[in-house]
Amino acid sequence: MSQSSIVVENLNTFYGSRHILKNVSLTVEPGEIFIIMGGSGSGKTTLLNHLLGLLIPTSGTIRILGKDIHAVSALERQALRTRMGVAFQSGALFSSMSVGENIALPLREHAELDETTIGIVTRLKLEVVSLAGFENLMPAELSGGMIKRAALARAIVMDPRLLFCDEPSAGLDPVVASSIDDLILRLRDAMGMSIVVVTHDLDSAFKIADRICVLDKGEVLALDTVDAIRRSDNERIQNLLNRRTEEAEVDPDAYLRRLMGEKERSTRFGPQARKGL
Ligand SMILES: Nc1ncnc2c1ncn2[C@@H]1O[C@H](COP(=O)(O)OP(=O)(O)OP(=O)(O)O)[C@@H](O)[C@H]1O
Repeated sequence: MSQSSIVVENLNTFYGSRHILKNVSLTVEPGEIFIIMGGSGSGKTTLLNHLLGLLIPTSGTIRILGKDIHAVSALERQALRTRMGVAFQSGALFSSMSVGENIALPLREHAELDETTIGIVTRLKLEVVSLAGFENLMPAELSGGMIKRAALARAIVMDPRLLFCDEPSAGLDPVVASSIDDLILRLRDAMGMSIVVVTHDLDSAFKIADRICVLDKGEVLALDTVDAIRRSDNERIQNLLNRRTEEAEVDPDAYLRRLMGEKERSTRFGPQARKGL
C-alpha cells in the first residue's frame, strides 16, 4: 500500500493551561478528499495550522509526505511546504497585484523558470479554475466566487501533492458554493493530490468528502466515510448534523406559533424527524 500523505499521531495542544486538541490521530491517504468538520471552537483551525507546520504540538507527531514536519531541517521543511498548496478562507490575494501576478508569485519565489514559462503555467492554472482571460484584473474587481477560484489557482500553481482549503465555500451563495465543490472534485481527479478541507458546510462536506473527521471540543468524535457518518447513531454526531437542520430550515408556521407564545405542536424537528436526516 502506498504511503499516507499525512499521519498524525496522538497530537495534543495546549494554549496556556487550556487543552485544545486532545490525542488527535488521523491519516490522509493519497488522492483522498478529507474533510475536517466541527462546531465553532472545536479546534479545526488549530488542527489545520498543525498540518501546515505552523504550530508546534505540545506532544505527538505530524508526518507530511513521510517526513516528521518538526524533526526535519529548516531546508527540508521549506521543501515540504512547496509540495503543499493552501487556499485561505479570505483568498489572501495581494490587493496591489493583478490576478495573474498573484498566481505567478509562488513560481517566482520557489521555481527557477523564465518569464515565458511562468506566463504559460499561470494561464494554464487560470484555465483549470475557469478564470481564463482574467489575469489582468485586480482582486478588487473579482466576485467572491472568483476570489476563491483565484486562491485555488495560486494554491495549485506548484502542482502540490497536498492541497489545504480553509472554508472554501464560506460567504458564497449556494450555487457558487456548489461550483467550488465541483472544482475541488475536478482538481483532485485531474491532479490526484490529497485535499484537506476545513468546512462548516455539511452539504459541501457530504458532496465532496471521501472521509470526514468530526472534531468536538478538540477530540476526534468520528472519522469515517460519508455514509458511515450519515448513518451514525452517536448522539453527539446526530446533534451536530441536526444543528444544521435547525439553522437551515426555518418553518415559518412554527416561528409564528412561537412568537404567539403557543406550544410547539409540529414534530418536524422532533427526535423522529431527526433520525430521517
Ligand atoms: N492563539 C490562541 N490562544 C488561545 N486560545 C486560542 C488561540 N487560538 C484558538 N484558541 C482557542 O482554541 C479553541 C479552538 O479554536 P479553533 O480556532 O481551532 O476552533 P475552530 O473549530 O477553528 O473554530 P471556528 O470554526 O470558530 O473558527 C477555541 O476555544 C479558541 O478560543
